Amino acid sequence: MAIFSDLGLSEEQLTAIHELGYDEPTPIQEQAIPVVMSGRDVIAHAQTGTGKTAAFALPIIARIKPEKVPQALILTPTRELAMQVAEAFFRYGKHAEVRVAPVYGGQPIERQLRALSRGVQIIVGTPGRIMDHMRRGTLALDNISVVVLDEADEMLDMGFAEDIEYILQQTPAERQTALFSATMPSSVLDLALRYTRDPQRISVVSETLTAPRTKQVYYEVLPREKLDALCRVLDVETPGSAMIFCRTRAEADHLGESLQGRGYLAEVIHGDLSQAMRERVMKRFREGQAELLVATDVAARGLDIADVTHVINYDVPGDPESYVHRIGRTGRAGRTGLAISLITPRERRQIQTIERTTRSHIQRMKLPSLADVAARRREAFREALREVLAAGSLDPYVLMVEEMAESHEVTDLAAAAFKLLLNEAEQEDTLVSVEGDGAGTEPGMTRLFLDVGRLDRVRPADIVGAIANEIGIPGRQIGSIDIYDRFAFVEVPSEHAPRVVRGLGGVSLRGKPVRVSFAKPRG
Ligand SMILES: Nc1ncnc2c1ncn2[C@@H]1O[C@H](COP(=O)(O)OP(=O)(O)OP(=O)(O)O)[C@@H](O)[C@H]1O
Ligand SMILES: [Mg+2]
Repeated sequence: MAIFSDLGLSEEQLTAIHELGYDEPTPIQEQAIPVVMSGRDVIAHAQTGTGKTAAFALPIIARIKPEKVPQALILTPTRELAMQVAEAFFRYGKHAEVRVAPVYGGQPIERQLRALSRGVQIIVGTPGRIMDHMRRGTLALDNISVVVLDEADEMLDMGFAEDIEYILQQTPAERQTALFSATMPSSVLDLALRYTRDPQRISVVSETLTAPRTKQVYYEVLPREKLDALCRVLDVETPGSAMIFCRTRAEADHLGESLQGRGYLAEVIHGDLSQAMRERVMKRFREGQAELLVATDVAARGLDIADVTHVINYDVPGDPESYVHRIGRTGRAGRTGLAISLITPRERRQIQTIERTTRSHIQRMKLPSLADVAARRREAFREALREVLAAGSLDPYVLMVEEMAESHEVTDLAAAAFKLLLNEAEQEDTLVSVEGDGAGTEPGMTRLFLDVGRLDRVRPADIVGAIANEIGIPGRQIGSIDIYDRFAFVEVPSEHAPRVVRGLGGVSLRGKPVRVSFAKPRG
């Protein structure tokens, strides 16, 4: 087992590490710290959440010379990550007294100018703002001895490649270059080799590209059912802190509003927001004032937020790398996590591609029914009740109970109080999810699977009636109907199946509106 004191770090640094509660170096730290310390170029690759920041920050701090000139330059793809990495340098360099300045867009340039003019040794920033300062002559890179590209594959990809090239050209040719990421697709590796000299390749090999203690699941839903499906999953999972990723800024805004409208503590972050807003949102989420962070991929890379228990892909990411980084926001530093993807039936192929590339298994799950949601709420209610009982101070209420117990049974009283508090009225509507499985059906018929929720009162005749009268499929064309508990199987002519599926959303069963949760009719 490796220990930090074997890695050539200073006493001050070992103290800082100890204070942070790090017992031993992670594998990437063990391998990369000596190499970065030696001054050799590095291309390093290790899973999300395994401490890559310290793997480059500690040896860089150890090598900083006393002169107050920029000696190390760390480039990150987003402002939030620049801030976070700058803070990490502060923490790891706490007792070494190195001077670090974050330099990123959106922040008043004057503040950064003041920081730079006071003399800094380590600059952490986004390429755009770094270039601004270079052009203004407020940031000279001629004493830079090491450049780190955090999230290197992203930085060398289309969006940033030109800027990186420009910045690197302004640094001394004999500088050290270190590239770190959890992903390094071969297309980018070629480019990486162009910017490094005889680099040491470090790859902490593991079975999967994704964090090992993050369980991965997916639900198949229709696009228009996504919001309901998401809410149902959230209600069953009750995450304390979750990140929900969307493809576009507009989608993130829209979803954020919908979730807020339904009473969730949700915040939104994406690149269209003002910098002040971005910082406020991140602060609220980091401090736990917001439970859900709805985000675009701007928040997918590098962010280290303690206790994110769930990552939800509201849209399947375009490429496997993006998936790896998104779900890497949970299950960090040895913790467990759950990654949930909502996919439409046409996106099944994308899930398979992701599974193949990341060498991990993504398990298909059945969407929780309203009954599951209700059961979860009741469980949470019981827990809360036990806490109240344990906390005591119930005297005024005991008096109330005693008074009412003169005319009612105590059990009835408690039951009535539960009913009032659980307020389950809205849970009473019927959920119908539809799935054509085709198995065991007559030729030309599609079997639909309905989850009629808690409505054990529903009879075959109700279903025939609804389909015949409200959707207009003649009753005689409807095949067999079987009801088991809260599930029903209904056979309809395949040609009408899509219409029935669509139509079920508008019908009522026993006077209760039906909500269709997902549909997959065959044929
Ligand atoms: N040796 C260590 N022991 C315990 N915890 C550590 C150690 N090194 C780092 N950590 C913690 O692990 C967490 C993840 O670290 P970091 O953000 O550097 O991961 P990363 O590998 O850069 O992940 P990503 O690929 O997502 O950017 C941080 O909260 C950090 O404080
Ligand atoms: Mg990182």
